[in-house]
Amino acid sequence: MPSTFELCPGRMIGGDRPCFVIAEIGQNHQGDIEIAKKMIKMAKDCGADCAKFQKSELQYKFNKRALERPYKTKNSWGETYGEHKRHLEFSHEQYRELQKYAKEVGIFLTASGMDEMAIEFLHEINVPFFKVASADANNFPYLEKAAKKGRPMVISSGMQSIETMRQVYKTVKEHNQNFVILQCTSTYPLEPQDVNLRVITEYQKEFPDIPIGYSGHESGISISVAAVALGAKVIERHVTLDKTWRGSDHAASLEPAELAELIRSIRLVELALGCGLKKRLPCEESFHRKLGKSVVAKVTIPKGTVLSLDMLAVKVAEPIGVDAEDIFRLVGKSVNEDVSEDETITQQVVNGL
Ligand SMILES: CC(=O)N[C@H](C=O)[C@@H](O)[C@H](O)[C@H](O)COP(=O)(O)O
Ligand SMILES: C=C(OP(=O)(O)O)C(=O)O
Repeated sequence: MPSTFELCPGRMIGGDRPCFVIAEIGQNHQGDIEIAKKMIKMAKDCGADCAKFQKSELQYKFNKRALERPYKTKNSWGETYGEHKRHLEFSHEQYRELQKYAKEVGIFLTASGMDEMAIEFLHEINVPFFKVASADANNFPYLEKAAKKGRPMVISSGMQSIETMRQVYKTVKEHNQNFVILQCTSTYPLEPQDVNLRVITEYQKEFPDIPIGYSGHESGISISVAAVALGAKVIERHVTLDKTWRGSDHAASLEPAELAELIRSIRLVELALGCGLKKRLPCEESFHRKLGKSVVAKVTIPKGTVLSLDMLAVKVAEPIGVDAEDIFRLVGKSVNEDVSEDETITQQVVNGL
């Protein structure tokens, strides 16, 4: 049985609990803490469960040459990748401020620890759970270290193979029972043919005792809603205040109206998924009375006749009589009064029904 567990204080996930929606602010705050706060508030107003950032300790995430790499693109905030990333990185103090703000607003806040030192910091500030970005899913020393901290984990799986993900499951499970694996394809924007939602079903079979989710980088909301229909218990989507802003992730992010619509749609689909037990529901009764079919006499049937199938027809009838599905049970039974052609066969006129 897939487990349910408390991902954030008071918020269970998995099983039939509502899908947990992570609004991934990432680095779409442009390096500006006031924009970051607006985005936290926006995530809350749209109904998201959690606002998420990306925390790096840059000298631990990148080697020197990666930081010195020239980064001259339309999305760049500096001459080198290091300058660009430094512009987008909030300090420890700023994280504490954002955390305080999220608490005031009433939304959970966490971040992906993009390296082992970032995990240390996030642990120190007591985030509710660790998000593991796809790029760290195959970083086993990191995974072990994070898993041993004892916080729930949400682990993304972009760029990885099923063999790697089996190893991820084994490694984390050894130290930590409370984790989720997300199907993810790491490209921006993600084209539908590369989404591979069926991996969700594969993960459910491979890892039946943990909740499975989806981290999407596609445009629009339909695919993420479909992921929920397939059983995703956590959905993560990038969010932005403006898709046209400078930055690699804005174009594939959801603006506020889309995020709100995504969450509305998820809640609708969850309601519509129901419990799977097939039976006639109270809401169908009046339609069944109007449109449901009964058994009627195909010919005039005199009292005492033993019924055979060729005497019977199925119609929408007034009054309602024997249910269409019971027609075969009538065969071989006799009627205790005359029934005219086209009249309903009611239970009362059939002996021994
Ligand atoms: C794989 C991964 O980490 N992806 C992240 C999460 O989805 C992204 O937000 C990247 O941080 C972002 O696209 C990087 O953009 P740039 O390189 O312009 O800073
Ligand atoms: C890159 C991240 O996530 P994902 O791999 O799910 O896109 C992240 O959480 O920072």
